[in-house]
Amino acid sequence: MEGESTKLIKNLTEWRFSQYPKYILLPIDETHEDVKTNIKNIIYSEVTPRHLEGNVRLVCASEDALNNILDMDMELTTREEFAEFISGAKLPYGALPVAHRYGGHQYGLWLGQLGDGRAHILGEYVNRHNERWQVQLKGSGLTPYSRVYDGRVVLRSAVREMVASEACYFLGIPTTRTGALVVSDDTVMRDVYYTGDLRREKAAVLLRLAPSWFRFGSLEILSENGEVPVLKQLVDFIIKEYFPEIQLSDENRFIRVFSEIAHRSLDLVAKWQGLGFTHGLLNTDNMSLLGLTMDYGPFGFVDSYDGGFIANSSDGEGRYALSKQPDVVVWNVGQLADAVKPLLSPSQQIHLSHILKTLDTYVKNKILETFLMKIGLREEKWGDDQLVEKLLDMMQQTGADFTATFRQLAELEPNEMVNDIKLKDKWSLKRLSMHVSWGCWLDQYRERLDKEADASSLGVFEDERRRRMLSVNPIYVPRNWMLHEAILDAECDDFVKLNFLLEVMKRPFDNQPEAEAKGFSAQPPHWAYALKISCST
Ligand SMILES: Nc1ncnc2c1ncn2[C@@H]1O[C@H](COP(=O)(O)OP(=O)(O)OP(=O)(O)O)[C@@H](O)[C@H]1O
Repeated sequence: MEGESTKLIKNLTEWRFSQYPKYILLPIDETHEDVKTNIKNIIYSEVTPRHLEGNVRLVCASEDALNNILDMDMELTTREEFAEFISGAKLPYGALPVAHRYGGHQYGLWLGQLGDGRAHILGEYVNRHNERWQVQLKGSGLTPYSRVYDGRVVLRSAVREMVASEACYFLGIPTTRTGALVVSDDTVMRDVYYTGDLRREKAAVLLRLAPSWFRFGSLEILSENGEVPVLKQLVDFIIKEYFPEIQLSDENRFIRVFSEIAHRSLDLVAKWQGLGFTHGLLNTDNMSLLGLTMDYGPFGFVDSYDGGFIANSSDGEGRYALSKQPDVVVWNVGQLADAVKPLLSPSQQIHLSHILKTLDTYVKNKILETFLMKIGLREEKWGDDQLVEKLLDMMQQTGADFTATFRQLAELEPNEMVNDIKLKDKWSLKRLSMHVSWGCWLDQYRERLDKEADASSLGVFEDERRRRMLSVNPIYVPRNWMLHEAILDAECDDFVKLNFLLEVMKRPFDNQPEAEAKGFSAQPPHWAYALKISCST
């Protein structure tokens, strides 16, 4: 352990991008600052971050991300200089800041060129585990892709992204990471709920980390504009750098990489469904080519289960509602397929359409697998889909809490699995048990578990089942009310609640007395149910 810590960076002059960023191999536009509305044949634009001016200070940092990804000793975060690096006022040695040009389908419509309008990739850091991470600032000022916007992120939304991305990581959801967050006294105007009610808010910057920030939209823009040679160059680059198991000499490599990205994206959405995570803005520019959760705008972890839960108040039609996410991801994957089509021969295009036809079934099975694990079943048997469906129906009809129901089910002792048990502190199951079909469902569930157990080792099976269920059903998720409270305080420069929330979310599956004392696993306060999720970022 001591050996590990001695390898950590103790001085920011040691924070170096040790090799020239590999993205230099792709077409880069070097004309810097001008707004670029519709340019062609480039992937990145060189542009320097425009740092925040007034009283920049650290809000919070992720020890795990800084230690394990950036090799940084946490002591560094106590230095004034640290905030200067995070705000973009100082750049690490070897940085080559760029903004990425991408496009995207938003709400089902092709929007054309978008691009990093408020983010700068600084470079690539190779850490002591020999992993390569792209280091990015978000909220670091105007870029050629800012369009009519201001290049900034407000503290409110930066807090949401920081907590959610770190929480998702510890919940086992593939995700981009956030290393640190700084705020300043600089302000920008925002329409928080898109109601026309403008508010002045503090500007912040996030230090974000991902092996790559490429999105579906990175390929779509090239394909839509007919920039096929650059498209081919980029897809080959992505294969070489991020999918080394696929050979560049393989003539089917484009199909293979598409299939891999498609399946990773569907595996990701299955994880979201299993944790009640609603992304809120599943546009193709927010779909990572590596299958990571990216862009935590108006996300939400559902409280009372409702498949129609919408985490985005500007999504009037519920396009991105919780239960619609799998279909939306399949639709987005369809857009990715269209983007790679110009690289395929006619017979490969037929192969592509065959793959597309399998995706609905694939994701349905993945989601079922996820929920079977949540109720402690290892292999699907006939009728299991109905067992899960019935449970979700009862949850929806009773308004039982998503996270707490599964956790409390995991905590049930075998002898408690009878209809008339006193559910005592299992508040969510208590609510569920008011459903007229609860007793019947519990009997079926008990029978199903008995079938799985080898009669001679029932005790061992039960212990193992509970252990498995406890490891996939968290006690804590960052609920909207917790974020709301942390944000209110953070806006007044009090970061205690925020840091506490980050700390709790490092161990979401473990009971933590301090979190219990704050009601983190109790029924959310009444006001939480009426709370809207803030939108504009
Ligand atoms: N305040 C802003 N200034 C400049 N560009 C912006 C601003 N807000 C959004 N954009 C741009 O609008 C597009 C859509 O915004 P969206 O909120 O999906 O992304 P984001 O949160 O800025 O970025 P990311 O997806 O990298 O997290 C992006 O291209 C984004 O850069």
